[in-house]
Amino acid sequence: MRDLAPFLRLALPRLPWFGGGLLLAVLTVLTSAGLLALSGWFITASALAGAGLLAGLDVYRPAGGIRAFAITRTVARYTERLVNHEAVLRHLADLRCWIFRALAPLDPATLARFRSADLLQRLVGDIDTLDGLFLRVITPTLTAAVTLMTGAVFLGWLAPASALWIVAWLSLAGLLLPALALGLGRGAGRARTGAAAQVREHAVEGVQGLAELRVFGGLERQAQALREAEQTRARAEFALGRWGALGDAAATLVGLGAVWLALWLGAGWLASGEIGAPLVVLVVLGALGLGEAVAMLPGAYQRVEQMRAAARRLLEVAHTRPALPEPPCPVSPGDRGALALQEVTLRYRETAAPVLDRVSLEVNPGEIVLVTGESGAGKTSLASVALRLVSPQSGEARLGGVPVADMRYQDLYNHVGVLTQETVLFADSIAANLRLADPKADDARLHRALHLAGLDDFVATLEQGLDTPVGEGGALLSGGQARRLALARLILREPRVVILDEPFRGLDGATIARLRSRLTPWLASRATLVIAHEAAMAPPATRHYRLQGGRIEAVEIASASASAPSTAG
Ligand SMILES: Nc1ncnc2c1ncn2[C@@H]1O[C@H](COP(=O)(O)OP(=O)(O)OP(=O)(O)O)[C@@H](O)[C@H]1O
Repeated sequence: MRDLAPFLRLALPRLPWFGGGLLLAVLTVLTSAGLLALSGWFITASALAGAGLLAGLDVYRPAGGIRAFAITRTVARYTERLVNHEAVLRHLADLRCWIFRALAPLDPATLARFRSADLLQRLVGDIDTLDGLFLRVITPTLTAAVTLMTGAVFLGWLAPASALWIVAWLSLAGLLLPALALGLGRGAGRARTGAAAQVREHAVEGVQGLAELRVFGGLERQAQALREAEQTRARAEFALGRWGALGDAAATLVGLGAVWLALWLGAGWLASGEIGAPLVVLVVLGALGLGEAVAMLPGAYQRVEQMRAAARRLLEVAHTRPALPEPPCPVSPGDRGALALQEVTLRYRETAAPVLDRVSLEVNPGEIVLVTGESGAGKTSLASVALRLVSPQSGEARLGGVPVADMRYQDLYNHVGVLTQETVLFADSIAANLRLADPKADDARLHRALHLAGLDDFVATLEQGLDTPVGEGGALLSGGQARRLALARLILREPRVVILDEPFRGLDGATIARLRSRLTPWLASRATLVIAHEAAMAPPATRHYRLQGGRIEAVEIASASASAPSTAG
């Protein structure tokens, strides 16, 4: 249970809800058993009174008791469902926030260790598996314990000899059945969790890469992998179902065993005249009722191994630490917006040649510094050092004179706006995607940002304007439009320092020319670092460097920036 302990701790804030649910569950089982036992007693006593074998039967109090048990049981059952569902839903929300908080600080390189479909499975499937920990394991176990103890006290008061035997029998079963279920469900539970993760991975990756799989003829192989994972999951599910049925059968036998035991003991008391027939029936039916508490246990423990496997997968994420953790004593960026790299040397592998070799660079407010280079020259790596996404072996990046290594990511990103090569848009409207940068921005500001990003004309043609949905990841936009929407979002944030990685990639000459003329005045008051393959694909630079073989060298500005696209916007 060590794997599950952290999840029990996470449930502590919801203890009042789970506690309430537990009390109601106990009340439900006890009133159920009470209703059964008292009804049996009453029917037997009435029959005996009718036959003249029992004198002076008070019919009002037992009838009232039966009504009270019946009503309480119904109300308790209903409210128990409400309270326990509320508890589980709140706990689920807590778990999702907890795992999300664990993921949020992870840098892209650390996150890349997990496949996205696998992460999705952990966030959704594994957490769903764990939602049953309290409802299906802890609550039934405690309910069984409390119910048996209460039953022992009550039967002990009525018929001390019966209490010992019946409760001992049920308690023994209450210990043995869960142990049996735990053992039998072990292999299948583990396999079920692993196979469920594989099914989701193959399914998600298959859908994401459908076009490529079709073109390269990999569809059948992917479908086969999905089929195999699904079969493994189905086999595990079948095994769990089989063991579950066996556990239920064993629990039913245990309940019947308790009844036979009570009957056998009762026959002895009846023969010796120790207690009368109505009480014997009460004890027998009470034993049957108490058996309900034990009957829940095999099903509960059979899924424990599945929960443990899910817990291990979630803990693996929770224990993952970012390669570059937040600094213990964070410092705010200095007021001056300058971004500087000082003698930065970066190697991704110890033995490999450095991607950046003693690179120094300064970007001051009002400057647009362009860094060009061939594909793989290290341009993005240079931006990654500035953004504290990788840690150089020597040298450092500074923002406003403060090393970025001493800053919290949030502080860094409050000052630096980045347009990365990947365009991240959410399946929401154009306005909602823009307001990520500034939730309070009015429509006029959104339109201004769209204008600067050269997207206003396009939005003007849309029937729904700013409310137009962009689709998942911006799928309803062209690549260039999606990129300019991301640029507009960056503009809306009004950062002091701007890093643009291939800002004009995928745009035609006319659009680039229009963007250059609109963006340049906006960039004039900021410190801007632009990364591009060539100067023509960037705003006009005030300084230009070229990265080659890890070294950076200045390029004559006139010859570089002059190569702007000739088409006017
Ligand atoms: N996380 C990483 N782990 C290992 N090697 C990496 C990593 N990121 C980049 N590299 C390597 O570092 C080198 C520089 O990559 P980088 O992405 O910085 O180049 P780039 O100039 O931006 O290329 P492009 O113009 O194609 O985007 C490449 O050889 C790449 O394989």
